[in-house]
Amino acid sequence: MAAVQSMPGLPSKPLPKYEQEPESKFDLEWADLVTLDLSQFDTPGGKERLAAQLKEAIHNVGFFYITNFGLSQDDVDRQFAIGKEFFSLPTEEKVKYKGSSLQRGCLLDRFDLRPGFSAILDDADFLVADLMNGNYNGYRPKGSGEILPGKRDNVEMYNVFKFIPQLEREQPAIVNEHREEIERFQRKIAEDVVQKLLVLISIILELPEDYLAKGHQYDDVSECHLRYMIYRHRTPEENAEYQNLYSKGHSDFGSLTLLFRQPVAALQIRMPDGSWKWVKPYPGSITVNIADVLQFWTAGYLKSSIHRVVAPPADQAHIDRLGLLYFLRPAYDLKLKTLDSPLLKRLGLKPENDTADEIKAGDWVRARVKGNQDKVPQGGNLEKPVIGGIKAKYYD
Ligand SMILES: O=C(O)CCC(=O)C(=O)O
Ligand SMILES: [Fe+2]
Repeated sequence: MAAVQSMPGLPSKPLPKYEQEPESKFDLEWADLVTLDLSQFDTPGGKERLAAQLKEAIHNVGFFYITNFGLSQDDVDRQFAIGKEFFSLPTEEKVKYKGSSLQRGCLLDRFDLRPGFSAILDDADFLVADLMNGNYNGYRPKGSGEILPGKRDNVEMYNVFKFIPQLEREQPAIVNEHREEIERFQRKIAEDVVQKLLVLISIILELPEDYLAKGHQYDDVSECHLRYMIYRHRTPEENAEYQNLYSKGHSDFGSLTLLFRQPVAALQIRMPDGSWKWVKPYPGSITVNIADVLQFWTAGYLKSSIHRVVAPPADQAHIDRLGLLYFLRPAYDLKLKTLDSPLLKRLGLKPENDTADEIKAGDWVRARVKGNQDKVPQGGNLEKPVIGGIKAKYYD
C-alpha cells in the first residue's frame, strides 16, 4: 500500500505560532447568547444548574457559548496554525486529499489485511466515496458549491475524521506530523466536552444522563470531524456581486457544532423574528449550535438553528478568515426517530416528518453533504430535497 498513515519516527517541524486577528472595532448587532461555564459541571448540583440555564437558552435560539472546557487558547491556536500551514499548500497538493477511487483501493487493501475487518468491507464504499457522494473525510476545494446562480463559494475545508481504523485515510504531511496532538485535541472534544453537553441535553429531555452519550462514542463509525476551514476574502466589488454572502443561511446536519473562537466577525444567526444577528467571538469561548439530528430526535423541541457567513466588517474585510470547528454526528446507524422523552410526551410534540423514523442519521448527514456540493436552490423557494421526501431549507 502506497499511503503512509502516520510517521511516528519523523521529527515534527516546529509550528509557527499562530496570532489571532484583532477584533473588529465596529459595534455590530450582536446576538444575546447564554454562556455555560463547564467548570461547574462536576460541582454539587452543577449539572442540573447548567441544564436549567441551557433549557431556557435553546428554547429561544439553538446557539450558546461554553467556557472553561479544558483546552487552552494555546492548544486552540496550535490547531489554527496547523490549518494555516495546510491551506498555504499549492492546490495540486491539497486536491490529493479529496476522497477518491485511488483511496478506495488502498482502504480495501488495508481491510483485507486486517483480520476482523472483513465484516465492514461492504461499508468501505460509503466510507471512502468521493465528496460528490457526500464524503466529507479530507479536503474540500473552494468552489465546490454555488452561492448565487453561476457564482461559486470561496471556502476551503480540511476535515479530519476520527482516528479509528474504519475511517483512516491518507493524510497530508502536516497532519501526519502533528497527528498525536490533533488526536488528543479531537478526543478531548469528543470524549469530554461534547459528552458533558450531551448529559445536559439528556437532563433537559428527562432521559437517563448517559442516554445521548451512548450514541456518540469515539469508537463509533460516524461522520464526526474536526474541521480546518478558510474563507478567502473578496474585494468590495466581489462582495457586492455576491450580496455579501460567503455561505447561505443553513442548518448543520448532525448533533452539535462547536466553533472555536474566531475573532473575524462574519457568522450570523437567524433569529425567531427572521432578523440576522452577529455572533461575537468572546475570548476563551466556544460557540455551540444545535444541528438537524437533535431537531429530529426532539420533534423540533431543539431547533437546528439557521446561520450564515457574510462579508466581515470593513476593518476585517481583507482577512482570509480561518476557522476551526468540531462537527458532532451520531453513530451512523442510529435512526432519526423521535426519542422517548417524558418532556416531549408531556408537551405533546409530534415528529415534523413521518418518514424520518426509518432514516439512518449517517444517511441523512451524507445526503446533506452531497446536497451542499454544486447547486444550491435559488429564488423564492429555497428548499432542496434531502432524503425520504424531507427537504432542507436555505436562506439568503
Ligand atoms: O465559519 C463559520 O463561522 C460557520 C461555518 C458553518 O456554518 C459551517 O461550516 O457549517
Ligand atoms: Fe454551519
